[in-house]
Amino acid sequence: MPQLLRGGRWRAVLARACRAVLFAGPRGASGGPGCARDAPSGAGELRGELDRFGGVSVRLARLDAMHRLDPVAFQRALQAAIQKWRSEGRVAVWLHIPILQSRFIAPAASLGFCFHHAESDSSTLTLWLGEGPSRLPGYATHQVGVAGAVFDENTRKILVVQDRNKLKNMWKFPGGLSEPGEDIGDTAVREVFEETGIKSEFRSLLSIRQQHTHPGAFGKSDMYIICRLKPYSFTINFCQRECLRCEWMDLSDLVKTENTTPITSRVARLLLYGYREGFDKIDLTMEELPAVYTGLFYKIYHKELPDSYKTMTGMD
Ligand SMILES: NC(=O)C1=CN([C@@H]2O[C@H](COP(=O)(O)OP(=O)(O)OC[C@H]3O[C@@H](n4cnc5c(N)ncnc54)[C@H](O)[C@@H]3O)[C@@H](O)[C@H]2O)C=CC1
Ligand SMILES: [Mg+2]
Repeated sequence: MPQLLRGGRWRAVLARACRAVLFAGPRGASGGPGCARDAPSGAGELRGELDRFGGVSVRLARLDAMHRLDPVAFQRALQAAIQKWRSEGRVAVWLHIPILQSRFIAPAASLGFCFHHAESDSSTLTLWLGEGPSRLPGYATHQVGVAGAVFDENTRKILVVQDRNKLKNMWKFPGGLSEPGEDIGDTAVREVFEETGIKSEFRSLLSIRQQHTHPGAFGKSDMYIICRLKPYSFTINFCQRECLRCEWMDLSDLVKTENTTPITSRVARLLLYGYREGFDKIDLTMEELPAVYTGLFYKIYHKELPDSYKTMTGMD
């Protein structure tokens, strides 16, 4: 994140970096990606940084004056700053408040700010200043759960559990919630090991379920992804805290049983089809590719593409 610069120093930096964009008029901040991001903006104590969409970001943790301000003085300063940002044509304000400065949340809310999101140590509030309804993107909309369908092709057995703390005891695949920054396949392998003691490796992605207003996702949407895993250990040592039962079950028995969830039954049938006709019929395999803008890498999942198609240059 850019450092906040004060007084003449930031002017000098900006003049050097992107004079044409910043001083082109009130909406100059939208002139180019990254160009105006370092620019301070705001009145008095509440200096912020411009973003490439023409919004202002104020991080209270970086402002020395904050610990001297009481909520009433903060509200006055924020009101003055909003007036200035409006006159400059700013489209939005992002207010980042450390948890220990939460006394500033109510004054900001009384000026029209709403919660955008909260992390463990801070909250972020927004105020839309542009024309019409807010165009600010919302925060996270889904939680991601991942299960592992661990299938042993030699014995035709599949690993199933019954969860503790459920209203009905039904057979399902072991799995759980993905952690921040965790790859889907890694979640499946980790959760299978934590819940059953079975070691496995990722083979493919089999299905995605999307369900809205999910009670287990605090009313948000839920993505439940099932992966095909190959086991390389076979002795069950299941977690008593999370599971009631765990066993290797004949895949055809899982297909037939009524004591399972509809999604488990459907994926059991998919696995049986893949086992009989070839897993390439059901597998979405994973490959890592470079991201164009960030230089980072990502994982892409799709049906196998022949090498000749991966490298072809034109439509032959
Ligand atoms: N159709 C199916 O076969 C099922 C699919 N799912 C999907 O699996 C994913 C989540 O998997 P889970 O095994 O539930 O996650 P998980 O394996 O990460 O377990 C969640 C843990 O959090 C604990 N927990 C949850 N809420 C709690 C609370 N309010 N207070 C205290 N402890 C709490 C649970 O006891 C459990 O230990 C979701 O995507 C869900 O939709 C879950 C159950 C059945
Ligand atoms: Mg679980």
